[in-house]
Amino acid sequence: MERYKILEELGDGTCGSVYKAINIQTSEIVAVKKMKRKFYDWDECVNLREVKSLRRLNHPNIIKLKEIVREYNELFFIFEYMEHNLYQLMRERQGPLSEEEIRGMMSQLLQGLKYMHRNGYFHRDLKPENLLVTKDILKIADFGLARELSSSPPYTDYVSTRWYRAPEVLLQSSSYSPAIDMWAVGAILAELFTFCPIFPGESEMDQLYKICCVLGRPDWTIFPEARNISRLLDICYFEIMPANLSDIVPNASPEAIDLIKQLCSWDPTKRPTAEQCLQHPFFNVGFWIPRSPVDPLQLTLSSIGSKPNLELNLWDFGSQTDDCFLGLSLAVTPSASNIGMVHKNEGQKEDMMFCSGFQEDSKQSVFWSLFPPEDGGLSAPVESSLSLSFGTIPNSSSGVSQSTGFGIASLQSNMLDRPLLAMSSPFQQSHWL
Ligand SMILES: Nc1ncnc2c1ncn2[C@@H]1O[C@H](COP(=O)(O)OP(=O)(O)OP(=O)(O)O)[C@@H](O)[C@H]1O
Repeated sequence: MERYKILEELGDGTCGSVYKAINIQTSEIVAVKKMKRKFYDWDECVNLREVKSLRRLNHPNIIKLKEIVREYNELFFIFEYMEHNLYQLMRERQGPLSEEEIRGMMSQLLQGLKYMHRNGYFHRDLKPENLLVTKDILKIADFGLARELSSSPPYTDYVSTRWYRAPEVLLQSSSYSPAIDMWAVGAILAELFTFCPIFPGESEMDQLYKICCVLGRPDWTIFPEARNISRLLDICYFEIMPANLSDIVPNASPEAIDLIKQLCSWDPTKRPTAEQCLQHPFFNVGFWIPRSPVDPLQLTLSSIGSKPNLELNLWDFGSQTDDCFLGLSLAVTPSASNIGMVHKNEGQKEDMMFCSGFQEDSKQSVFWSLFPPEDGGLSAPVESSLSLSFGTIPNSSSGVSQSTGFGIASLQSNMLDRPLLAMSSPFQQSHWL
């Protein structure tokens, strides 16, 4: 790691701290993610979800993992550097984004997702903080929760940010699909117009309530395998007057409203795929004049809300090493990434080498270059390091659970002044936390 000079901290997430750094040899600016847990051998490193998925995904709208370094049992991911995340961008903007700008970002997000889903992965934690932006380029980041589609359900080890969590996940459906990413895309699309999260739930139960307030009562039969269907049955629907989406997102065109409606469908099978979204009329409309432009001042003043808590339930833990780590790190090191913020390709050959001799030597510096030197990777040999390189990957296309388990909630105490939609929930938070 002596080849990199740390310049500043960019974020402190659940799994690692991210720093802006410069490669002293090439002067390239990179983002270094230092993992919080120790790694005592390479097997552990290469089995990480983030490594497994990012190694196989090479797309202009997916963040590039350039290199992996293990030094003194610490693991560093070297990523291409991006200037902002989408949350910061919304926070720092003086006025609303134009529909043209939103279209540009959404189209890139959908192209990245289309490629990811086609290649057999789903992200599972899409949120504005995980979408990185430099100028008008958007890339999907943070593959710590990514899953292979071929992996078999039940997917019970899921910890994601509540506001963007699909109903089938809130209801603990034993199996779910890439449609959970499409739900998050719908929620992010709405937020890009208003700079307010559309479903700002304060607990899992409140999250379902807030969804009902916008979408109305669901058809229970959509979730035959849901373990927590009682959460829906407990809601007093006569108190709910489903909202008109164009009142909630007043500055969106009818095409945008229609796309949000389709993406945020209760029924996962009714949500369009990323590929289908890109064919939606929203991406074919020209200039749109908002019906009632959003007043940025009003947005900023509307309210101060807390960031969604990462909730951790016993059922969130899986049997894999990294799952257990994720849980433990959440418990002892709550994410503080936003403190201070206001608001296979099949059959592909991989030339991976495992060097057992190095596994026990915690002092060795081992790096693993994922891209050839001409692609910004390493160009010079590094002393006392072992380089593990892969062949280039061609771009193939451009509350508590209802169980008796413990619920650890409110791990994040950081406050954002991210404006919230004013919807009151009849549920006492304390009842559910
Ligand atoms: N390549 C990058 N370029 C610039 N900033 C980045 C990059 N990668 C991550 N960041 C910043 O660091 C933050 C945390 O990164 P990341 O989400 O990968 O960490 P994490 O530990 O998995 O976080 P989380 O708690 O969200 O799961 C991001 O929200 C972003 O602001």
